[in-house]
Amino acid sequence: MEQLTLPASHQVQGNITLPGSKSISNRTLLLAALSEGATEIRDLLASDDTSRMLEALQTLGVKLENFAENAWRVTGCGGNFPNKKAEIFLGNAGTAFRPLTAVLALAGGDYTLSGVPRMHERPIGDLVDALKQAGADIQYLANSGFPPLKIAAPNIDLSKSIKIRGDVSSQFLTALLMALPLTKQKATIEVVGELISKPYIEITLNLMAKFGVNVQRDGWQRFTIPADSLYISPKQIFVEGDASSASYFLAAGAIGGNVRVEGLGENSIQGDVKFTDALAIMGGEISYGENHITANKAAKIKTIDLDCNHIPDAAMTLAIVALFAQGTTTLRNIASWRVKETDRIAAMATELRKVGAIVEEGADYIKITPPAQLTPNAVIDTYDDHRMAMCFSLVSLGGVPITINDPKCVNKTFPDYFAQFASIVK
Ligand SMILES: O=C(O)C1=C[C@@H](OP(=O)(O)O)[C@@H](O)[C@H](O)C1
Ligand SMILES: C=C(OP(=O)(O)O)C(=O)O
Repeated sequence: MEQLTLPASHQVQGNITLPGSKSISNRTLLLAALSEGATEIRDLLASDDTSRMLEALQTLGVKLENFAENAWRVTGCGGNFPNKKAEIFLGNAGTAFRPLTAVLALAGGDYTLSGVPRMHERPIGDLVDALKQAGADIQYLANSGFPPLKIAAPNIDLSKSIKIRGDVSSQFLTALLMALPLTKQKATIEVVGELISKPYIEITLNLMAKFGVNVQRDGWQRFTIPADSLYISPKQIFVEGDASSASYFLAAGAIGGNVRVEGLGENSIQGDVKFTDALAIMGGEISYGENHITANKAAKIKTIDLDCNHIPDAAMTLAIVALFAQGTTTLRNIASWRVKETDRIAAMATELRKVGAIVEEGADYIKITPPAQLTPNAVIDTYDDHRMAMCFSLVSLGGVPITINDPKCVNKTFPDYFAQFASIVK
């Protein structure tokens, strides 16, 4: 297996141009494909997750042109995909798998959707249940409630509101919202119980509005898609820098110096930009511009006790910042970590213990108490989880060398992460 050893360091300094947001890139690609006319997408993320979405759209017959670096022209087909039969492989990209399930289930055609083995362990039952209420024909090809899926043409019926659970993943509601305009009928969605990761729904609604579909909403409980909704290309769209990817560099700045990330600013539509609030509570000196954020070294890193439901991805970075505080940090309301690229609560606990931390894990929380001295030369397993690899790179800033196993797992969202990280280490 490939390994990467990062040298001990204490200081960072530099500017990082962020890769495009995964969440915005994959939503924008799909919405552009569902629109009439061509859309030019600039600053698209180039990574495994977006490659899976691009391949899927190509398989469905959507015209795609990579006309400049990270710039794509998508010629939409108004939801009427030229290819009505396809086998589609979506890797481990939740932002491709969930929305494409909903879109293909309502678009009409015969499709199978599969992914890597871990994707086949990530739940999708709540989305399938909701789509079936709308008349979708979906079968589980292996285990009930999980991919792979077989989809056939639907018999659409939106006379009743569609009930959907949102306590396992917000991507199910996102998927339903993005797909329902294809029916051209009025559709009402009711969220049953708690909805997690709410800021991702804001990204979805914001981008749908940019493509001409304005969803009416009653808080987080009820969403109505008006009859005759139609996706209209905005012609050109720019993808913001990825706020979750920014978290590693901003944390590095707070721990060891001064780092500015470019491509993301105070008016970002991504919920993970609120990571900066948590970092500021932990002592980081943060300043914002329209298209950049800077983190300066904290006088002292402080512990935090935080409900992290609104920032599930960037919250992993806080678990590493906790190693630089004195005392116990508690990250709460993170049950969704258990059904992501790996069981992230278990993985984080196991690997944090390798660097000497005392860790308590519960069903939906993690408590981290750092050691007086970080253990040097730990060898970190990454569980095919890009965020495990990126998070643990920050341990090297505590003056200890660290080895990251399978560093290329960062390809999911940030292929040149380690080169960018090396560029700020002094
Ligand atoms: O909609 C999105 O773009 C995402 C939603 C979140 O998932 P959950 O809603 O499953 O928490 C997040 O973890 C994921 O990386 C991206
Ligand atoms: C949970 C993640 O990915 P996905 O979009 O596959 O859910 C993530 O990127 O942290």
